[in-house]
Amino acid sequence: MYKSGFISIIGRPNVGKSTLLNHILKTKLVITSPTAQTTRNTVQGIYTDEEAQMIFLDTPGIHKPQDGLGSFMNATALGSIAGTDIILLMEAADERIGKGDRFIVERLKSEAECPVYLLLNKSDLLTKDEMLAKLTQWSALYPFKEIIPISALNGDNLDDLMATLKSDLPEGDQIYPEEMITDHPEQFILSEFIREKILYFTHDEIPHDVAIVIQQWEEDDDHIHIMADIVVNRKSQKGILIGKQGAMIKKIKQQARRDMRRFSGKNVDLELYVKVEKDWRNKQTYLKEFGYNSDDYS
Ligand SMILES: Nc1nc2c(ncn2[C@@H]2O[C@H](COP(=O)(O)OP(=O)(O)OP(=O)(O)O)[C@@H](O)[C@H]2O)c(=O)[nH]1
Repeated sequence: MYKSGFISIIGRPNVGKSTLLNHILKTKLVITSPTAQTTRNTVQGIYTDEEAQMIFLDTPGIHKPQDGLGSFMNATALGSIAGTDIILLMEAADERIGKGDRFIVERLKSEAECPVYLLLNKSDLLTKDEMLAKLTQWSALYPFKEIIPISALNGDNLDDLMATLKSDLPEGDQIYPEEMITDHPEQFILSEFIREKILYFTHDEIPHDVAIVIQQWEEDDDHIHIMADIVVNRKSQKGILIGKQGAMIKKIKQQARRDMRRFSGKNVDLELYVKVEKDWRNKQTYLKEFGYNSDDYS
């Protein structure tokens, strides 16, 4: 039976979250409908094999704090674990248990509605006895489903971790089929800036699932040239998008470019073309046709 579900990793900066994810994930990004923007923002990466799909979620506010402990204790941060199937609290085993840890544990006690695992990372820095002592300390703090010592750096025990997660995930189909996952997150994010400006400036007169298709992408150290099609259903929508004497498309382009420049740190040349394609949404193969297949990105 196939397993699938959402896994939240929480932990202070520097405990090794990115190292772990880099180890187990091929970094991929989900293409979601923009009406589900929040999903896009929180999906950190997806692991898919023939038995399971694990969707790892980012926990903003904990993951990238501005000021260490303060943000670690950010009251909103734990909100993002609601609705996940498994929580991984990640700690660096070589650090002592501090105030922030106790705080997070208290919040987990009152808020976690799913199994919580403790990953004691950096096991390579501890002797067996030191690790045992840590395990004892931590197990007194919270009824973790399991405490798993790992070394994200060396890959120690990660197979065990994956097997444990797999066994604990609910049964279910792939939540994100392969064609909804892209290997080119930067291209996707930049094209989302275009969509965002379209929705903003047209006051939602253009449907949320307007397709943005990157037709050409050339990039060097300080410059990106992007040619993209905006695909709409109806001629009238094309009219709205272009605007009086091209005023609307110009505004969309300028603002999208600005955001793209900020995001990428590069100069961006943006060419936008509006195309009308009736019923593209109903076409079975639309994902592929409109560049949503990762193979189509270059
Ligand atoms: N010795 C050792 N070092 C590790 C291990 N995992 C991560 N590190 C190191 O710890 C440091 C922080 O790792 P990151 O993966 O960047 O930590 P993070 O939790 O993603 O940090 P933020 O992005 O700030 O939230 C890096 O220097 C890693 O090389 C491990 O298992 N053993």
